[in-house]
Amino acid sequence: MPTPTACLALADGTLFYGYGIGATGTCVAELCFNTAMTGYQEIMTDPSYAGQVVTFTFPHIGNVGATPEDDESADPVAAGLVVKWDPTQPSNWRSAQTLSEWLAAKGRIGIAGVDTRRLTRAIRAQGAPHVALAHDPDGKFDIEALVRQARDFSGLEGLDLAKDVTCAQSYRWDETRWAWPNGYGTRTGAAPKVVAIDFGAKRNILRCLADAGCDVTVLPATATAEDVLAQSPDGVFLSNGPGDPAATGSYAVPMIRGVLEKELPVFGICLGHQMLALALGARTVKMNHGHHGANHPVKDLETGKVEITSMNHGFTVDSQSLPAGVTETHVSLFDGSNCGIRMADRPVFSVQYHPEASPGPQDSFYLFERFRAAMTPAG
Ligand SMILES: NC(=O)CC[C@H](N)C(=O)O
Repeated sequence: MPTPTACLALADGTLFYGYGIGATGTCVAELCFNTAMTGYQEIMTDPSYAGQVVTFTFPHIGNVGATPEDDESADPVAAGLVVKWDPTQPSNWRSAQTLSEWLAAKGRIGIAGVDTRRLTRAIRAQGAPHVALAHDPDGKFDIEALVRQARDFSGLEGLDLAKDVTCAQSYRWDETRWAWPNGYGTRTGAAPKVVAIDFGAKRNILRCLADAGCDVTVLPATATAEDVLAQSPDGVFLSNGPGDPAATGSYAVPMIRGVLEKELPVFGICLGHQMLALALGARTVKMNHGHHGANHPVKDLETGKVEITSMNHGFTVDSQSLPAGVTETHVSLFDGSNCGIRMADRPVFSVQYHPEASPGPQDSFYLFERFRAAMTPAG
C-alpha cells in the first residue's frame, strides 16, 4: 500500500489517512458534510463555506474536472475537501483542469481515499468537529501538532467572515444565467433597481436576479442604510455568506432596520435570511451539523407545496423567537427547522435555502419572480 500523503485530524484525536490532492500544507477549519451528487466546484467556491472543510458523501467527486465557468466566486472559499475515491481523469468537454490541478492552483488542500461514511457519522455524532487537514507528499505528519491545532481552533461561532469575502467596492451586475432556456432575462418594461448586499454572494444568485429582470447594483457587506438608500433602490436583496449571523448582524442589522423604515421590498437568502430575522427581532442558533446538500425537502406552509432545495447552512433561525407580525412561511421536512419568513403586512421575505441552486434543483426560482413582482406591482 502506498504511503498516505494526507491526514485529517479531528479535535478528539480521531485520524483519517488518505492521499493528498491539490495544494500541500495544512489548514484548520470546521468540518461539515455535503450530500450533493453534482456541483463540487460550485460548492467549493460558495463563499458561505469560508472556514469549513467539506466532506462529500457522494463517492465520485472530480469526474468532470473543473472549468472557470462554474466558479461561484473568484476563488475557492472552502478551506479544503474530503473525498472517498481518488478522482479519475475528467471526462467532460468543458473540463479545463483536473480537480487536483484546480485545487493546487487555488491553494486548497484535499484528501482522497477516506471512509467518508464513517467520517459523516462522526460529524453527525460530534456536531461539526474542528479539524486540521494536512497534505505532505513525503507523508510526514506531526500528529500531536495537528490534533492540537484542531483543538485550538475556536470554530465559527462568534466569527464574522462576511467582511473577509465581500466585494471591496460596489459594482453593477448584468450577467444572466448560462444557457438558461426560459428567457427570464428578456422581459419588457423598466427593470426595477435592486441593491444587493454582498455578504459573500454566489454569482448565480446575482444571475437569477438579473434573469428575473432586475437591474442589480452590488454593495459591500458593511454598507450602511444611507449607502443603500443613496442608490434609490426599488428593493434590497440580502445575500448568502459565511460565519455566524449574530456576528455579522452587529453591523448588518442596523443597515437592514434603516431600510425597513423606508418600507422597501426586501428579499434575503440564507445568511441574508438570518440577517433579516435578526433585524426583525428573532434570534439565530448554531445547529448540530447543519444542512448541506441539494435534495432537502422544504414545505411552503402557505400553499402546502413541497420544494426540493439546495441548502448550505450551519446556523438557523429559532422559529420560537419570531416576533408578532413575522410569519413562518417555510419549514424543513427533515427536522422542522425554520426555512422562511415574511412580514405579515409587506413584501419583506427571506428563505434559509438556496433558490438559485448551483448546484441543485430549480423548484424555488419563483422567489426571484416574487421579489420582482413586489417591486413592480404592475409589471
Ligand atoms: N449559505 C449561507 O448563507 C450560510 C449562512 C450561515 N453562515 C450559516 O452557516 O448558517
